Amino acid sequence: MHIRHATHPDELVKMTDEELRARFVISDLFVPGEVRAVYSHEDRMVLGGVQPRPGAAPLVLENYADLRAEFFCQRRELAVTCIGGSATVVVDGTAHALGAMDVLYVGQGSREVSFAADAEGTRLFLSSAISHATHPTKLIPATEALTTQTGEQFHANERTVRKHLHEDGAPSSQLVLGITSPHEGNVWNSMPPHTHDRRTEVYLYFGLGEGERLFHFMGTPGRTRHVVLQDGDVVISPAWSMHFGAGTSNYSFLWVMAGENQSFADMDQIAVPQI
Ligand SMILES: O=C(O)C(=O)C[C@H](O)C(=O)CO
Repeated sequence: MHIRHATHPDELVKMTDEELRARFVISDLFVPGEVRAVYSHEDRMVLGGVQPRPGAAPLVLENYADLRAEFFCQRRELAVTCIGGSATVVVDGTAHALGAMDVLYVGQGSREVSFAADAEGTRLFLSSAISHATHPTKLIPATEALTTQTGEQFHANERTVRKHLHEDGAPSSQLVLGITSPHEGNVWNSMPPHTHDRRTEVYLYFGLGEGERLFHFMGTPGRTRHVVLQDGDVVISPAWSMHFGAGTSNYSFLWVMAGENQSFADMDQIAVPQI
């Protein structure tokens, strides 16, 4: 498992583009027949990609040596999100069927987790945070996500926000997770930009066509940097960093947070002229 260290805001402006990507961007998470994972010291989140092959033996979630645990979820909770295709995820002998945009919350203490593809093009995203309490393993289908519309066409940021794991939904220790989809012809996400100093946030961009790119901005007001991302890329936003982006075509993104609280509304917005 690769390790990503935490970053002070002053470091951001001094980084080369390569250093910026090495610190914050995770590419190549989705490889056919593999489970790949990265450990971030930002709120100790583990982020992973699983691309099982239909008809092949299920892929098993490893107990990574870096965790120094008896099994992956010994001190962790896990969210498995299907971002394409369909899958069967087995947790301690119980099978859960996931379709596109469904999320399976796996509670701390779960010992065995495996992933099988039920269709071509199945991709599962893993996000995990430290948990000191056991909450029930639960499937949250896309149809049961708390869904709201936000933004406006005039600002090219009209979008649907689906919240799967949130303060008023199925309990989790830290994880807050959802999927946002800008409407066709709208490009900007997460406008107006914001920070939430109590939580790290990770975005996984998907549904971007080949040859399209996503310009993701980060940093503090007046000191921004950007990274150019493609389909399947993940970007880590430390608690101090703004996080917003624009695509060259339609896309969706999964957002997942962990940290001090689970209050989605606990954010400090930054007016566009202050960026
Ligand atoms: O487009 C949006 O707005 C979002 O989806 C915002 C994310 O949920 C987020 O960044 C929450 O902090």
